[in-house]
Amino acid sequence: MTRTVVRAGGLTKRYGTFTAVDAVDFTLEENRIYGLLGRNGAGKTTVMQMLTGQIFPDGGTLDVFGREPAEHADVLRRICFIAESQRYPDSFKPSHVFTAAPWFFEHWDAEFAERLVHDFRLPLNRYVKKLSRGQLSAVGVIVGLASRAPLTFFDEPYLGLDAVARHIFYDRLLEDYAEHPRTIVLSTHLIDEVANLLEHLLVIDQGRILLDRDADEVRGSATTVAGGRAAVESFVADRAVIGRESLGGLASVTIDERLGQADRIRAAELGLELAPVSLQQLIVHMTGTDLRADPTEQEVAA
Ligand SMILES: Nc1ncnc2c1ncn2[C@@H]1O[C@H](COP(=O)(O)OP(=O)(O)OP(=O)(O)O)[C@@H](O)[C@H]1O
Repeated sequence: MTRTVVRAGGLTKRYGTFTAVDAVDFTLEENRIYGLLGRNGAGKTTVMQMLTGQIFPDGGTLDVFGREPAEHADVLRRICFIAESQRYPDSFKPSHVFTAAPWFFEHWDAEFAERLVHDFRLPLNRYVKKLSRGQLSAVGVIVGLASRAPLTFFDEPYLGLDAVARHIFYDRLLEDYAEHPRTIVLSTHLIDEVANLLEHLLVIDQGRILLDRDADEVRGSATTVAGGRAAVESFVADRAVIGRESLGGLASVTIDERLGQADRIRAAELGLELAPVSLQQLIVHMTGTDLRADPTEQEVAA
């Protein structure tokens, strides 16, 4: 039987008159990998900060391992949170971080950490303030993985990590998760890169949950129909349209539907092209515009 690790009901966070997280309801089950996705400012970090007891909610109920997380050491002991710009004391070197880690994480695997240091080519004895942006991110990624915390959060952990290093992260995460299942929440803008890793998706926009669904159900659930405008419009009539583009007599319309054989035959008869929609494209459609903070980021990274 799957156990619920986190239960949030009407969870709310306000900053003055601004509501950053607006009465959200969701659960996180044990031993699953969640993608917490959404545009800049959607409320992802705020949700994770409440779940990890760093800030107090202003409303709703929150239950993490059976109780409210804030100020409960027995709950916090089981959580690892790797922030986007994780900070360490200036006097620390990575070796100090990894020496201190087992004080906080009872499942810390020093051997695994050592292997990851080697994989990421991380200099152990350089002061953290002298590390490159990517090397600093590698420190956080190593702590997050080797902690083997039952509830691990990675909040955009890859800042500055090159494509090779990011793939090492994804590979090690999957390998280790297979042997040591736990609940992992990954917040990222590089959705297509992690799409195959994610088992469940939570999409948040303007403080509200837009989608809370199994990733397999979502994958391939939308289709783009392209071709002559009149034919496209006739094909998509009465279907749930989530995106529409047109140029002259041509149109490309995205529908929230997995098409069956009869639909495919009809599309072929109308001379239409059908293309599956990637997870990233789907979420871009759902949340309005491109999720990438920097449009050049993926091309540079690729
Ligand atoms: N301490 C604060 N005071 C006021 N507003 C805040 C504070 N912290 C966050 N916010 C606001 O709450 C909203 C949600 O912020 P949050 O950091 O959770 O977004 P996010 O989804 O993690 O974004 P990103 O992808 O850019 O990291 C934003 O509009 C942000 O400006």
